[in-house]
Amino acid sequence: MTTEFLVNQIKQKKSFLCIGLDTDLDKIPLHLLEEEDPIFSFNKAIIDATHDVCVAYKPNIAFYEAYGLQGWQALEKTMAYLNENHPEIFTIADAKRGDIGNTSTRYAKAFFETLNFDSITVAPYMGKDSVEPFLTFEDKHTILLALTSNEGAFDFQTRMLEQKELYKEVLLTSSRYKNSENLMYVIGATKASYLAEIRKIVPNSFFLVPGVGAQGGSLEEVCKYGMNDQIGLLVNSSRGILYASKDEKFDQSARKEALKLQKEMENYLQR
Ligand SMILES: O=c1ccn([C@@H]2O[C@H](COP(=O)(O)O)[C@@H](O)[C@H]2O)c(=O)[nH]1
Repeated sequence: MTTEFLVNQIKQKKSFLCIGLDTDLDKIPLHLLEEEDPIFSFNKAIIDATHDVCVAYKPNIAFYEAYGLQGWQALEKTMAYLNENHPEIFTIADAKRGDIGNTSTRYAKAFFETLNFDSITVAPYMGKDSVEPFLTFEDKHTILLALTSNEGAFDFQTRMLEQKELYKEVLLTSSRYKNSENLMYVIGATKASYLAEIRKIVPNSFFLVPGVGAQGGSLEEVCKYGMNDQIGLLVNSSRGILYASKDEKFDQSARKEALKLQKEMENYLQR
């Protein structure tokens, strides 16, 4: 998917909401456990109830790998369902991959070609030759971890490296990579106050912003400091939407939470 198409979707739907499909068998409604494929049944119900209020879905791959073959098959079915029924929705494999170039190419093929995701999250730690193989795929996006939402982000990412924080170096250096127009960045909603500085370094890039909802990040602050003239934001909530209730009407409870965020977003888009 092109960035232009994504921006149009955001404008049409008045939403830059990304719903994280972090499906956990210990948290889904009990009646679904009797189904043949509870993970897919849950995902399908969530997608059916929310696809008109969000522009992206982000399955975190850990939640699928944790269930072995059953989990991987549920991921494949979820992607096939999305690509067939909602090709206009941007899909993100939250996989945090990256390796020597030869191996990164195989990761890229797995997620961009075999599973047909529009994007993948990648760790920058191994540098240019580990990231560039992802960037060669046309209309596919590589979302580099820059300043993450967790407390441990302060262990390394904000450390000074020759008078510059490491996350700033990641932004600057990666923006010079070949095909860097295919780069986006992960910036945690819990670090919203950093966004003004970050925008100075990468004014035109899209940010995937996890951390509203369960992690307590502020959507208002994210929009205040992070929005650009092309919106430039995909704000993710996973648990806050998926597990809004555990009863028979879990999908409608999820919709209600998603709609709340979409309405807030609509408001910020009008400002
Ligand atoms: O910095 C990061 C990078 C990724 N994540 C992932 O996003 C979701 C957040 O889930 P919530 O339930 O809304 O907290 C999850 O998949 C994380 O692994 C992140 O939180 N922060």
